[in-house]
Amino acid sequence: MKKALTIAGSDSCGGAGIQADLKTFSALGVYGMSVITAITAQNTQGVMGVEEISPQMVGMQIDAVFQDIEVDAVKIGMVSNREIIKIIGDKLKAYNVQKAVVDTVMVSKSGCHLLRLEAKETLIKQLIPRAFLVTPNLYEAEVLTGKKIKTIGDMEEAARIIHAMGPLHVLVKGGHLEGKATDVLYDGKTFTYCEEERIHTPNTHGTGCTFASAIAAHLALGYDLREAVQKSKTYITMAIAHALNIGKGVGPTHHFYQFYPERSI
Ligand SMILES: Nc1ncnc2c1ncn2[C@@H]1O[C@H](COP(=O)(O)OP(=O)(O)OP(=O)(O)O)[C@@H](O)[C@H]1O
Ligand SMILES: Cc1ncc(CO)c(N)n1
Repeated sequence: MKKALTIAGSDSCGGAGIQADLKTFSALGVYGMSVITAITAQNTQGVMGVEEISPQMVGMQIDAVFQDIEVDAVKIGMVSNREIIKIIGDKLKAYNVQKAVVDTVMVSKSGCHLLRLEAKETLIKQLIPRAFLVTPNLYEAEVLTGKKIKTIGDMEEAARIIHAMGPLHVLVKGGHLEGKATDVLYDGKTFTYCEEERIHTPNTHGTGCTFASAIAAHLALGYDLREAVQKSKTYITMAIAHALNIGKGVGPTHHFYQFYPERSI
């Protein structure tokens, strides 16, 4: 069985973070492992508290996994602060991780900062250059590039600037743009566009985490990046279409593995 590791924050309501990642891995038939960077007290209405794990403990969790088990792909989500980013960057190098999907989580849908403001530069210098793929949403791409994004052309420009920071590939997600849900993938030469109809639902908690971990799962299964992104786009679109009306706020994506045709057991 293929094995994927998520390095991310815990979401107590189960819609985003570590919990969304592990559900996605399972739904796609990949064995999931986790390194927790921070614990959030969170529900569909907001984030009530954040407690960061010490960088030493983050490093120990990563060592515990890599020194025992082969890891086919890694997904990185909430990284919270400079010291945690630094240790993750060092470990990716030490274990020569080739397939790392870095989701540049910054702010929750409810507006809570999941990355300290002063950590942006460390993210750019220590983590983004080690990524196989970086998956910023529109807001994150704006913060990383310092440019406003309003059109597909702006997304392409942002992808170029982020690619120059050193990752192998960049996927700028258009979930927050008007019209169709179009994401722009860039490999340094060519742009590929992933487009699906926008689903009109208030329940989009965990969309970014679900998408990035689906890509990591497909990479673990051996798909090349373009196939992994296309298949994950189908997965996230169905997960949003079937999103659950749970809680009083923004409900979570649904991991409907029973409908996924290629699930390997
Ligand atoms: N309403 C929607 N209908 C269809 N697809 C959507 C919708 N919202 C987001 N997507 C798609 O979901 C994927 C995740 O993108 P999104 O921009 O929502 O990530 P995100 O903002 O990082 O999520 P999060 O807030 O969980 O961090 C992308 O492929 C995007 O195009
Ligand atoms: C722990 C966690 N990671 C990522 C997100 C996505 O915004 C969230 N809401 N919570």
